Amino acid sequence: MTQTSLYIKLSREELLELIRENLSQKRYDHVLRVEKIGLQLAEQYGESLEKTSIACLLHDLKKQEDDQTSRQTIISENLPLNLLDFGNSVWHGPVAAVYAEKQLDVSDEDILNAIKNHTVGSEHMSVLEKIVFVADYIEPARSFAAVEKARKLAEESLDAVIGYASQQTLKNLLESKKKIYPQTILTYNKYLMTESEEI
Ligand SMILES: Nc1ncnc2c1ncn2[C@@H]1O[C@H](COP(=O)(O)OP(=O)(O)O)[C@@H](O)[C@H]1O
Repeated sequence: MTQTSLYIKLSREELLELIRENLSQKRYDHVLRVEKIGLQLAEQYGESLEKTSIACLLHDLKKQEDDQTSRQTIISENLPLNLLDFGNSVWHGPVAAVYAEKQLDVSDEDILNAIKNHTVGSEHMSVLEKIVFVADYIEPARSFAAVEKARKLAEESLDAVIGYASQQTLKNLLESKKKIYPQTILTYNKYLMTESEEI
């Protein structure tokens, strides 16, 4: 990414500085790993490297914002009010997308949707949205039980990873008796594949 980017006015250094100011070192390192895997997926699946880089770098920008500030954004920007029934893990994507659009003048809808939907997916995901979702799920420091299968699936099909990841997320939320933000169910219904379809 250069200073003449079509998609964002910040140079890469300025963007990294912004992320560093907003996130802990641990979360910052996660973001860089997501970008690295995202770029590999973009090569593999024919997506713009520049758009992938920007979306991956911004995806978690609001992950450590205080809840009150995020709540105010949800209300003032007319985001779906059912987000308020959940917490930062569900709303940090939509809140970061608003920030990217309003404060960083990112106008590319694909980049904004990839940031917005990276946790819960959606029924109609673009290749870029799929890449950010999958890169976040399989980045190398992830160590949960399902990640190996997800990495294997990513070699063949982003859709298969999204179906599988949504299934795992729903299973985990049910088992831990947590509320489910309904968009994950829509994503699951859309991208669910049988075992034989997966590979
Ligand atoms: N539909 C949902 N409803 C409620 N919580 C969800 C939903 N989807 C994901 N989560 C929660 O969000 C978290 C994962 O969000 P993610 O953006 O991947 O964060 P991280 O990068 O920190 O893992 C998990 O704690 C998961 O349980």
